[in-house]
Amino acid sequence: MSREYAREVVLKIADAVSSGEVVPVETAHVSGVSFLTVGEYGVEFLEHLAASGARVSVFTTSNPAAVDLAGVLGVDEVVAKGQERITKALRAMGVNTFFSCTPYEFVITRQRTFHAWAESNAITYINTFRDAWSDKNPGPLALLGAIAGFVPKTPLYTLEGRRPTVLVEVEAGPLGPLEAGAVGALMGEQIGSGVPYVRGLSLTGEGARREFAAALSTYSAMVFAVVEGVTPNWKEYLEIADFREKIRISQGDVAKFLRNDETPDVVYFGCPFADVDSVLWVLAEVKKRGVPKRPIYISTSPGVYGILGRLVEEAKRYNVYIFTGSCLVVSPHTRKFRTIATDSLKAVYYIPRLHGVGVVPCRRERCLDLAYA
Ligand SMILES: C[C@@](O)(CCOP(=O)(O)O)CC(=O)O
Repeated sequence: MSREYAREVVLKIADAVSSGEVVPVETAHVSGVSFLTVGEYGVEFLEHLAASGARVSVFTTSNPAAVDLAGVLGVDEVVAKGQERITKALRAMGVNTFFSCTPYEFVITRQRTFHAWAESNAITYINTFRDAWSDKNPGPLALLGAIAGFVPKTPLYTLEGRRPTVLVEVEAGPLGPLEAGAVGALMGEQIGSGVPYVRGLSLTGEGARREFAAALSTYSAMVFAVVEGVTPNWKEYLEIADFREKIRISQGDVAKFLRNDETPDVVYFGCPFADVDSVLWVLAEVKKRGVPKRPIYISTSPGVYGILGRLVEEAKRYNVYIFTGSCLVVSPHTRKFRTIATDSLKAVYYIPRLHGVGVVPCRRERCLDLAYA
């Protein structure tokens, strides 16, 4: 019955957006599962679906929640209760409740397989760095798609829809996480829509890859870029490219995103969730420099959190709080701060909008300095 409901809704949407065509998916990733972003009506929607017997038919993961899995972030009773109801409804439907914005860490997403994902940074990551195919499905559609087993066949599920249309030449780099985010954001702002083909993009490592993907899709509707020499099948994409526009991004443009005008009361890394290397870098620095004056918060995936083991406890002694399952974008805990220094341009975009809290975008090293300032 409820599977039928999901199928009918997805088919109706497909009538409107893809001439009725749908595509079967291997996995799904649902966003909008934090009580902060969906509120009471969102909870009721999920509970209604779960109570009607709806169950996902493909492996489905969920985005960060309002509360972290070990209680590092404090939230009030209403949020805690609301989040509990969301978790219960998701579990009843068979959704994995790891609450991670980097499901690509443990879902392999092979080249040219189809996925119904809803979190833009993760979609951009798998499209760009794996050539696995997902469009940006709104949170409820990704869930209904997970239940139905298919989603509308929108352009990014076709080779034609992935044809590069804008040539981007990057004359800056190698780019660390903040600069990689700045290039992604500038591309997003300047192009708006279309498929970029990026030449000259040199990223320093995994943290930079994550920030590039996250910023591109936060500052635009784009969730795919072909990176020359990096994206699998990039040569094929170059062959079919139809460039109608060309833009250049220089070191000077990147500097636009750097500001040092305010002293933060906290430093935040991990939007998208930090990889092991990034966490180990922070821990090595604080061990060298001693306990920072201001706390450092790091959100990471349940997988990385588990791997860190006893380091999580040790970090607390250095005023470093590592947590998982939530982040400072979707947790109301963020409102306890006045100004947050971060190397994430996605956090820089959302934190003032969702929480009215100030942000200082800084390079990773500078953010750390600010913790001691
Ligand atoms: C806060 C949130 O809406 C951030 C925006 O996500 P996205 O970059 O539009 O996928 C995510 C969520 O609610 O799960």
